[in-house]
Amino acid sequence: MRVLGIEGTAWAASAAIFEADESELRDPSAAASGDHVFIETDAYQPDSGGIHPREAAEHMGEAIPKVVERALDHARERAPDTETGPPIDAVAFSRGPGLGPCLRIVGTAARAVAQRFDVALVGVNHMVAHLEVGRYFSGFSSPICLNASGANAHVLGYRSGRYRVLGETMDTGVGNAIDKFTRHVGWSHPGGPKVEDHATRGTYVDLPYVVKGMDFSFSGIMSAAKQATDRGTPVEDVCRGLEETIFAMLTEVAERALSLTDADELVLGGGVGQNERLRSMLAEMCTQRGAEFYAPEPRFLRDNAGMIAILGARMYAAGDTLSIPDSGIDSDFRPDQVEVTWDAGEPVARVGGDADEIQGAEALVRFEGDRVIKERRPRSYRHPKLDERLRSERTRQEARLTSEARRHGVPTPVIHDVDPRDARIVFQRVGDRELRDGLTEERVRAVGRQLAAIHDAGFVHGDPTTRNVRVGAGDPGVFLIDFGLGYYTRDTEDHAMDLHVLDQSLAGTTDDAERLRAAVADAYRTASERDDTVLDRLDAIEDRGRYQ
Ligand SMILES: C[C@@H](O)[C@H](NC(=O)OP(=O)(O)OC[C@H]1O[C@@H](n2cnc3c(N)ncnc32)[C@H](O)[C@@H]1O)C(=O)O
Ligand SMILES: Nc1ncnc2c1ncn2[C@@H]1O[C@H](COP(=O)(O)OP(=O)(O)OP(=O)(O)O)[C@@H](O)[C@H]1O
Ligand SMILES: [Fe+2]
Repeated sequence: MRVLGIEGTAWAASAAIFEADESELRDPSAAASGDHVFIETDAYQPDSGGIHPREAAEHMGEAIPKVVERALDHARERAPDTETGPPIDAVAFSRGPGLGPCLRIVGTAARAVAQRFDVALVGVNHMVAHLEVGRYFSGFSSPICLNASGANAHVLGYRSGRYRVLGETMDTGVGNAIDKFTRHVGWSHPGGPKVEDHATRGTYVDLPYVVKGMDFSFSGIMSAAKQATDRGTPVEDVCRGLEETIFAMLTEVAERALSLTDADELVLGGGVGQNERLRSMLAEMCTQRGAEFYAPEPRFLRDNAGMIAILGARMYAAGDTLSIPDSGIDSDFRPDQVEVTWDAGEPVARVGGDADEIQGAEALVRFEGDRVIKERRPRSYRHPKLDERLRSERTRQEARLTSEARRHGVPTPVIHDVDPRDARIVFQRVGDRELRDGLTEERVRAVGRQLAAIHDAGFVHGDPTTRNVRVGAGDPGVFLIDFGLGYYTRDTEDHAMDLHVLDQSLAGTTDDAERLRAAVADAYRTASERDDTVLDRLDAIEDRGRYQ
């Protein structure tokens, strides 16, 4: 089978030919290597500033027909002499997300080629293509996927028919954040490679580090970076601080997602994935926790039609094609809207119950009778200064808020001893399993009430996932643990984010998420002193299309 892929969501006017037989489609090791994917790309380079949608669309209009013809020439060369039919079996195109004017040109081109050869048309989600290309070449069965691209940043995991968003940026994509900073210092687009180059000569400087559960945001760190250069901090040092901070955040959320889902495979996708420092941090984190890591070669990381052709071929083989009237583009196409029709592996099966020792997202937890010793071990992927700061701050905060929550009637472990320097807490053992291994409606209702109680008391948990709730016998036998990411706030957005983190973790750990999410909201509404403002904000957060 030979499939033409067309990509053109923003800057890359790209066409590719992917050729594979049935066995190679399922098992890339049967294929020689990525060498058999032919990719032809014509990049749009803005004269000044960032990507202008109109200019980018003009570029697509000129470049797409040319790259498509070159790819078709390649397909004709590959066709055996005996072949008389069309040189391709299907046309796959990037349907979204991306810039509307660019996507429309890609869609029109794809429809025209499909009609010209009378072959099938396949609409591919660009973000899913970014992660599936890594999954394809790695041969991993159930990986966690980190997408680090220009307009996006998110961590995904597959569960019952869809990729679930376990965490994502609350403001801009990671590459766009970097590019905004480089525009501020007067560098041409794209800024990512320039930051990478300057960072190698810089000394680390501290910048704000923002992780909420598995979500994160870049706006604070970007303003701080701009201010630092305005004040005269050498730009090399700011670049180094930026890389160390932003990539540590992405690595941390990837590790949290591995921990929550018990997965032991990670794949990387997206243009920012070309950064060596990011790749080395992810590789080191995976080695440290005994997981496997795979990053595709750079030509499959940045926007390219190869990834569209590869996923398009697998969708085509599964019969997942579009009729021309149904083939409209979708500039806000989210990865969790895609119904996965091709083989996307199975979630990891878990055996519940406690072992003597548990490796959490970042701490090692040991049980000694009715006591628990929790140690935040150093993370060698992080810059030592950042590592020390995070471990001691979080240990202090965890001890403080765990006790404060108890004072407000929320069951939490009694603290016996705290040592922020060694990042160690000794506290009471509570429950006999994690909520993810004992999910019931009654228990998630209790969590909804407990979150309402701490919010009314003026703070958030910061990471209320199904791992950070312990359950056991008794009434209601539900305990909140792990307040390390908590902080004092009465801001509606912060309170709603707590509920959003819980929602995302339910979607990532159970097939019954919808019913349980409704139960949380209902219990929260009844218990909260506030009216519906927090729940309204939660709806707004979950509706936000974060493609800027
Ligand atoms: C929707 C689609 O159009 C968009 N595509 C996109 O953003 O292009 P992509 O090729 O995945 O990523 C480009 C980004 O990747 C950054 N980048 C490239 N090389 C880099 C490097 N060495 N270090 C850091 N960032 C890098 C660039 O600065 C730019 O922001 C997306 O996937 O979000
Ligand atoms: N007090 C406790 N009683 C019983 N089990 C606990 C207790 N504290 C932790 N655990 C168990 O250990 C697991 C990991 O602990 P925890 O979530 O605190 O670590 P972590 O995720 O690495 O934390 P952080 O990301 O804040 O460093 C929990 O999911 C829970 O099952
Ligand atoms: Fe992309």
